[in-house]
Amino acid sequence: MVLEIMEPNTCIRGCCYSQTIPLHLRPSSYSLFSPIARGAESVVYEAVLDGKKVAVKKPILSTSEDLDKFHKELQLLSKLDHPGILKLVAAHARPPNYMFFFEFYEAGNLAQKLHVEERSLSIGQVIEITAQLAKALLYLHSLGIVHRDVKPANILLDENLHPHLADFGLAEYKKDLKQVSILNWKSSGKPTGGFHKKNMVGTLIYMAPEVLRKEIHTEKSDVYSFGVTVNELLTGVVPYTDRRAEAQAHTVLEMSYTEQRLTAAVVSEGLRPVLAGPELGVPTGLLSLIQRCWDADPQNRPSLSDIVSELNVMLECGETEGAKKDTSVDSFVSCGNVDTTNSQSYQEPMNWFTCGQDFPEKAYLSSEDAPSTRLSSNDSMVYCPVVSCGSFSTCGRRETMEDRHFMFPHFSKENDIHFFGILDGHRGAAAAEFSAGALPGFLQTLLPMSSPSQALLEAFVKTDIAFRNELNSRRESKGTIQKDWHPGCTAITALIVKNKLFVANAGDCRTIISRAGQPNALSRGTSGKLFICCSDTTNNTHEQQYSVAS
Ligand SMILES: Nc1ncnc2c1ncn2[C@@H]1O[C@H](COP(=O)(O)OP(=O)(O)OP(=O)(O)O)[C@@H](O)[C@H]1O
Ligand SMILES: [Mn+2]
Repeated sequence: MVLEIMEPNTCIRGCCYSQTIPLHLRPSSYSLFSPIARGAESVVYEAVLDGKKVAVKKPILSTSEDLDKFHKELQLLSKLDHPGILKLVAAHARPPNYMFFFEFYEAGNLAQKLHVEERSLSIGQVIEITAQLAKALLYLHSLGIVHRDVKPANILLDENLHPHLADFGLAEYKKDLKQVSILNWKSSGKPTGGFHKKNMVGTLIYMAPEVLRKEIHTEKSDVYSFGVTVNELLTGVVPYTDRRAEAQAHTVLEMSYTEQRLTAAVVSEGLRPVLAGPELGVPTGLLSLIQRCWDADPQNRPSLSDIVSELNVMLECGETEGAKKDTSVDSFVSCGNVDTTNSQSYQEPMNWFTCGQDFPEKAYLSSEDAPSTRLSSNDSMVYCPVVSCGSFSTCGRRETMEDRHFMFPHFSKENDIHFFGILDGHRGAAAAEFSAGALPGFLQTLLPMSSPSQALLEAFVKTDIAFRNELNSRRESKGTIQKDWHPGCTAITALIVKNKLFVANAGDCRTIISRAGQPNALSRGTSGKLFICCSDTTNNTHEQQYSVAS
């Protein structure tokens, strides 16, 4: 693509200049389409520039500091030219529009691949990606630039699975870092290195102890984040969500007190993510490299040139056997054609919802044949509420939505039965999605045979067992799931049968009913217990608690 350069090719201020990349564009040369990502500080759009598909990053500019930041990022980006770094093809640096135009990387970012599409990488793929990423970082460091936000979400993949390091929003010249750090502390009272980003959780877990201690970032802090990232690529597990002892890190990571606790543990107790296990077949050299990268003492961490040499040796020794095949376009981008016999390649993304829906049918009757429920039988004197329902969901500060819900007014085609549920996914959406598919089906088959509370109890237990079985059989036979991946969810449901409301929950969630504007807790959050409560229109409530066999 040869883009027309309009002289003088500078930004509005004259501080950014390039000989090869246009810094202002005619409005007719580009069109922006739908947003592909909304960050705290920018929106990224799919777009077309001179007939070619590109990604446009439009920073949210609300203060003059944001504008300064745009110019700084543009100066930096227009100097970078490396195959492992996201390529800037143009910019528009004049009012009213400030935008970066990047080459479009079809396969999205690595965090999406691992945690949204829930695909696993082969060891060969990880080493290949890691080696290219290391070269990109070595290039940056040799220019005196520290990236300061290395993490899977900032690594974009093209259709050949080649990584391109992105997001230079925090990058700085090493020589300026001291000053930047002082200024940031003065202006915000907050340390540098991602703390000021609104979605700081995503970044916090990649931060080196010295950065958490508010010391100055160095190249070795990038090495630390690189180590955490490589381990995540191998395990497929978000750092620290795998530590069971970290009491439900999923939930608590979103609360500031645990950010502090995690910070303290990383800094003073040497807490690190769980290292990829040798059972995954990871070469010991790579495991040792990761551990040296995340050493508490920056001086003990290898430099990027050492890392590149070590990875080159691994590549030459054929540690990536089979990787060439794995990195074909088919095995990754066009999911429909994945060879699922090769457990090491990217797998077809799983549809846990339909998988869950299949279960009750396999185990019981088909839903079509389900007999009508006993409870719907006549009692025309009973008051039956008219139910209206709606839902709203937002994923908050997480990068992806892990929660699911379902709404079945007139459940099973019965006028006076309604069933609703919310599932809060942990370590991915798989369990929540599966349960949203399975739970209503199980309940439908159980309701005609037992009381509503008994049916709810059994539907919960059966869903739990079905998910475990499915996970285990996929682990064992199809090899599509990593051994140390333990997805889960909490669940809360409300079943209305005529004039009675039955609520059930498992895990740390509970139902609250509003009666004449007054909140009344119906169920209690419990762990390892299933809590069922029945409440009728006379204000009577009856509670039952069951231990679940896990
Ligand atoms: N060139 C590109 N091709 C394809 N997708 C892209 C491209 N650039 C960005 N994206 C998508 O947009 C997301 C956000 O981009 P980037 O990290 O640069 O923005 P950001 O505003 O810094 O986001 P955040 O604050 O969430 O880190 C990326 O993770 C990726 O999914
Ligand atoms: Mn980013």
